[in-house]
Amino acid sequence: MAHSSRPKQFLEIHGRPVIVHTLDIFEQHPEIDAIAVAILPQFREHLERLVKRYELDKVKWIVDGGSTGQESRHNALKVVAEHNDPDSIVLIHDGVRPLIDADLVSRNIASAREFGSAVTCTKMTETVVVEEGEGVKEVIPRDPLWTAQAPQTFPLKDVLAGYDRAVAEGENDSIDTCTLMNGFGYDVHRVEGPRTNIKITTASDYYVCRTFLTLIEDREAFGGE
Ligand SMILES: C[C@](O)(CO)[C@H](O)COP(=O)(O)O
Repeated sequence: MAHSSRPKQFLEIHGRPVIVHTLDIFEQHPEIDAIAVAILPQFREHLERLVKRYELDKVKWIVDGGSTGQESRHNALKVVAEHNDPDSIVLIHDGVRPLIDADLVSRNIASAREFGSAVTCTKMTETVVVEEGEGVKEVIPRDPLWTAQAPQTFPLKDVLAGYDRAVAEGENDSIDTCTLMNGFGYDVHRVEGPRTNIKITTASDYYVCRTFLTLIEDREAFGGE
């Protein structure tokens, strides 16, 4: 795992790749009509096989990822915009966050309808420090701090305009949609997400995700008890 050459979204948990766990939450959600996935071209065929095998019928578009996350999201948004009403609500998620749940999807959509946006956040529970060499230059007051995760949700026309504007202004590597839209002064509304909505970045994230998925699947097997 520590030196895995497989992209993390294809690691398996309970016999299913992480990305399938993630996509299945959207597939099963009654308010989701269609899904676009951005993926590096060398993994396209593999993903196509998974989509077929796991009957992820809402996956309508598989688009080429770009050289940055911003480019990948932009490529997907452009394809989505070719086929959907500009007022549609778009949730932008990470393939490596398989512990998303239906409630979080619903609350993102409701917030985007009511406030024009939704960024999933959790309250910071650790002290954040700014480095200086091997020391600490500054301690950031923790009280107003949150971390932003995904989904990050906007009306299609607004978020596409934001990504187009970023490119026009020479920005190609904005870390996420929250950063990009906030940078343009767009009002970004927080939706508090569960702490379990982990992004699989490190080996320990993978083990924690696997443990949570075991708990969830065991509970489902016992009818939710
Ligand atoms: C959106 C995000 O999950 C916020 O933490 C993150 O920016 C995803 O992008 P990354 O490439 O994994 O940093």
